[in-house]
Amino acid sequence: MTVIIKNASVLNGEGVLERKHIVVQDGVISAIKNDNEAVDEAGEIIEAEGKLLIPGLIDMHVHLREPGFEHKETIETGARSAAKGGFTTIACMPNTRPVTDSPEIVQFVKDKAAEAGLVKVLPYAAITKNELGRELTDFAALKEAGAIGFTDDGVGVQSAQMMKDAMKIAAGLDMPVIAHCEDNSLVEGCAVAEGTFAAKHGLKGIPNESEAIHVGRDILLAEATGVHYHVCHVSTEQSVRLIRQAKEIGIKVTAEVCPHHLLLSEEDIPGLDANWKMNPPLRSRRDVEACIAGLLDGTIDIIVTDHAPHSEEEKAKGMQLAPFGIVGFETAFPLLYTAFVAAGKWDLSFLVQRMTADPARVFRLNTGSLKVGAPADLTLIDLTEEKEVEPASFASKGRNTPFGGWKLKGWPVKTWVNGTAVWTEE
Ligand SMILES: NC(=O)N[C@@H](CC(=O)O)C(=O)O
Ligand SMILES: [Zn+2]
Ligand SMILES: [Zn+2]
Repeated sequence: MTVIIKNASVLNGEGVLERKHIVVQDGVISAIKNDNEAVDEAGEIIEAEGKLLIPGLIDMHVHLREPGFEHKETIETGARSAAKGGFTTIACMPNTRPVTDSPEIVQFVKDKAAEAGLVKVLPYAAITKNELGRELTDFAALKEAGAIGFTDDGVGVQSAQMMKDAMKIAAGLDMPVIAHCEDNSLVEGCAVAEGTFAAKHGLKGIPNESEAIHVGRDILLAEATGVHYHVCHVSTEQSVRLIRQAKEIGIKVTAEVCPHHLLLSEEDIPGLDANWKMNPPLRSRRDVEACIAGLLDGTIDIIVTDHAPHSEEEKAKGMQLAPFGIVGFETAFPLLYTAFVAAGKWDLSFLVQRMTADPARVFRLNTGSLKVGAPADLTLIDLTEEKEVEPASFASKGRNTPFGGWKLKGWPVKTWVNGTAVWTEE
């Protein structure tokens, strides 16, 4: 099976766009030719004139909800939403029901992903049984079953001793620990961050320290244990500062940030609408600027969506009672392209790297680059047509986004995984 993608715009090593023909054979990139070179191979021709071709996007933090919460999303609907958003590899969080805390559930996730046959789905397993923070899971057995790292995402591991024990075992297995950083004692009953919105509506606010206290604690534990420690959804200036300092002295810490924490602050929340409720919450403008600076200087390594679908009924419960989380797959690239690249603030290659090569480097994946011999995980993007975000037409079951109606450019039009098209925009 041969696919030839002709006249695509491809970023070269210097971040400059060049016209290339990409030949894909048996799921692998077999040749990258200059536009004046002849393509002798026979196969399916895709005319990509004027479109950007990049390595498939990688999202290392997503919630697919299956098993247990299929009314919010299934592995199949989540994988389709990812493909539509230009993602070819996604790593799913274990806060399902049952929690992914046994080899059987890891296997279940892998089987469902294979059945869907869309994007590559990499399962994380829980640090503690049922994510209750009381008893560690069997890391060796979970690794053996195919888990790629350990995390209790959705909640913070409250006990420092438990986290240290987890890190020691993970380090011995050469596996990363991925942390949702949140001190429960500081956030009880809170739905939004401390700030002008909380004050205006008489709400108790989530303080920045609730995140940064765990970041600081865990950096010290990572130093003591030598584990690869990865910080989830960084959202505060203090967390960025702590991670920057830790990296400077050689501690093995990496970090991620979500598009909404780069684009929105608590001042932007229009009213008591739970589509603006997520964890961590939207913080101050100062925090947003610190996250952007952290991403630019490499303190924050990668961009993730934290795709967190919930049903409309659940989100209709209002700001105080609705669950935390927003969907992310189908808006991530166009949002960041429009707000940062088209606006002239970031190079296109910088955005693409933070969503492809950098996650591949941090998590040692064999994808994320456009080179001969690499798996043909590819995304074709239309950089010119402007379209509105329409939650009603998402492939995800989730419609919970604060970005509905935003006019964006940079929409993915076709996605291939191992050379097979898994999404084509009609
Ligand atoms: N981010 C969220 O607001 N929600 C996530 C949990 C999490 O990522 O902590 C979810 O599972 O819904
Ligand atoms: Zn989390
Ligand atoms: Zn999450």
